[in-house]
Amino acid sequence: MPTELSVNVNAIALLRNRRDLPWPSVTGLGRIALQAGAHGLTVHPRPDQRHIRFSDLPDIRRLIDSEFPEAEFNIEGYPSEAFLELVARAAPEQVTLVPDDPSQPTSDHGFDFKSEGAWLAPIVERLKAQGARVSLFADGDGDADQMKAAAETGCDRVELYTGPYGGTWGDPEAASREIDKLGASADAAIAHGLGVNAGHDLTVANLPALIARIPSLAEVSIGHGLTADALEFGMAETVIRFRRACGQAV
Ligand SMILES: CC(=O)[C@@H](O)[C@H](O)COP(=O)(O)O
Ligand SMILES: NCC(=O)COP(=O)(O)O
Repeated sequence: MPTELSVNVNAIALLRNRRDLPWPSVTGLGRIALQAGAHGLTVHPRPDQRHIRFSDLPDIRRLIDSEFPEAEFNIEGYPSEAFLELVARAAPEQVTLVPDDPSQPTSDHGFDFKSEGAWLAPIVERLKAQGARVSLFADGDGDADQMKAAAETGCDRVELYTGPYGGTWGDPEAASREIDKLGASADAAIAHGLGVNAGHDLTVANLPALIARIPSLAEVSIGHGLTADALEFGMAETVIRFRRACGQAV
């Protein structure tokens, strides 16, 4: 199975939020992304709603249910009680838990499963009981013990944090070192029965080498680089370019 693409619409919401106006439209561009063959849409609501607003979630749910019933809604975020209630209302196909502090500008690390696994396990169970696939944000630092501890939470997948890899652009040797670590983490996750997703600062340029090292990579969620390309090439053409970079026959 080729790697699936979930389009993160946070950056579109960020542009919209510059004005008290409804454009660019999160659901409008989400529709174009899904029409161009994206597998799903991702949002990462933060407590201050500076990107995605809580009111966007029912709109995206409705878009998928009414026009793209095969598509998946992936909601990412820190598992506060408020977040978990938001998720219960939006009924996403996948929930990705991320250890973000509200003051963080963006996500910059995965969970420490060895110390946090015990409190994550009942949350994973609660989300799975609602019918969601559960993925946990994880450092791709090659630490196999972390992947064992992640599997012990009962989650279905881990999402490897690819920010350090994305940050190596223009430095192929550094990129290759990051790929080695991400690959070792993915191998360990798979050995413990987990599916593997990846995300953060992925681009058309850096996806192919990642997927060559992790051919069973299930899904990538991409927002920042994809939105930058959409400004240049348009959303439909950009999704096609990213799908090709994922190894999909387009
Ligand atoms: C978990 C992850 O890497 C993404 O969800 C990223 O945090 C996007 O969120 P922002 O667009 O708010 O930076
Ligand atoms: N889970 C990662 C994500 O959704 C998008 O991250 P980015 O491409 O905006 O860095």
